[in-house]
Amino acid sequence: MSAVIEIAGLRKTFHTLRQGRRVAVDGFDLLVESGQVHGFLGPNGSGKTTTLRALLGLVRADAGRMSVLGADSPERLAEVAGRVGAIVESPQFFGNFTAHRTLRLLALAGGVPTTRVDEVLEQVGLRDRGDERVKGYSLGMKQRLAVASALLKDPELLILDEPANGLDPAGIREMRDLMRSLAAAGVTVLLSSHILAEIQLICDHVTIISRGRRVAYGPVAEVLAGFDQHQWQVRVAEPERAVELLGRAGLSVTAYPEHLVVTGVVDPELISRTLGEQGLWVRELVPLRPDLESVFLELTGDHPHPALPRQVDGAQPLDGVIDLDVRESREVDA
Ligand SMILES: Nc1ncnc2c1ncn2[C@@H]1O[C@H](COP(=O)(O)OP(=O)(O)OP(=O)(O)O)[C@@H](O)[C@H]1O
Repeated sequence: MSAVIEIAGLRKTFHTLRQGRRVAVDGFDLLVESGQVHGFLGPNGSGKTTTLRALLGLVRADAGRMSVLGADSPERLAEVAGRVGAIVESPQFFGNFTAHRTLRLLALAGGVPTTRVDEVLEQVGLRDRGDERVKGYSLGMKQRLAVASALLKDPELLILDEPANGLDPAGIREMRDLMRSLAAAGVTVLLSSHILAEIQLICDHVTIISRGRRVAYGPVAEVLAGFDQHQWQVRVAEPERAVELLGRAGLSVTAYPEHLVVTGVVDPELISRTLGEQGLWVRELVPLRPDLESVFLELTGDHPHPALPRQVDGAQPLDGVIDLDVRESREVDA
């Protein structure tokens, strides 16, 4: 596999009058290889957007080396810009234009054949709705239109900042299916998110950033396996006796009101045998696998309120579109 994005030792400090010096990215490394759907995960303010902006030449880095499709960034970014689609800030569409017209204008502005418009509408599942005005679109449809605009030039690499932000579960599923179909078509995808479940659903690889530094990376399954404590949830009729028996057998047990948790056991037979030999029959024996949320919390020290959805912190408003050669413009709802 070849490297599609390489970042080594990226640093960026902002200086503002009100807040003084703020280190946004602090020696960050990232490697995205061809064919990956790579999640870039971190809490709000951890440096994701700054990293992507630096990579795309939208903000100047203080230090570090970066390359995109083998070209040093930002110096030689222009050479590969035609092969990269990126969505980094708010989508800016004319509400009164249809999706079809919007994409046609973007295609003409970018020197892309307008025959691509129907193809990308098809790719993002908007073919049947392409003649409707954008202002009537749902958030998920607007997100997909944004992705469609980044796909116009048939990129090899797609960079998306929080593409599923604010979407409902159905919207997230649609986004996941879209990412998977893009990956199957050979597009490498880097997408940032602060929503753990989203990354776990959509991505095959992940890099976790906390306070501007990489704290974990690799295939999602491997990152999770690295945190597997081999825990088992056990239910029995006499939990107190079970705690005693398991403890006597040298196992580490924690009692909860509804169940026990045994830690550090690779083969669950040990648990059922230890209890069964003393006439205590196991009613339930379930592996407790780590999910990205627990790994993430351990690595970043962020603790969401238990009543809140499975994300690190509150969702932000919709992020939007900057294509490498689509300039920033204001949304006009004429
Ligand atoms: N233009 C700027 N001027 C001053 N500080 C900035 C600027 N851009 C980002 N920062 C600061 O840098 C840090 C990293 O911000 P960044 O937007 O990169 O984080 P993020 O991980 O993308 O967060 P989010 O998930 O909220 O988008 C934050 O403390 C932020 O306040």
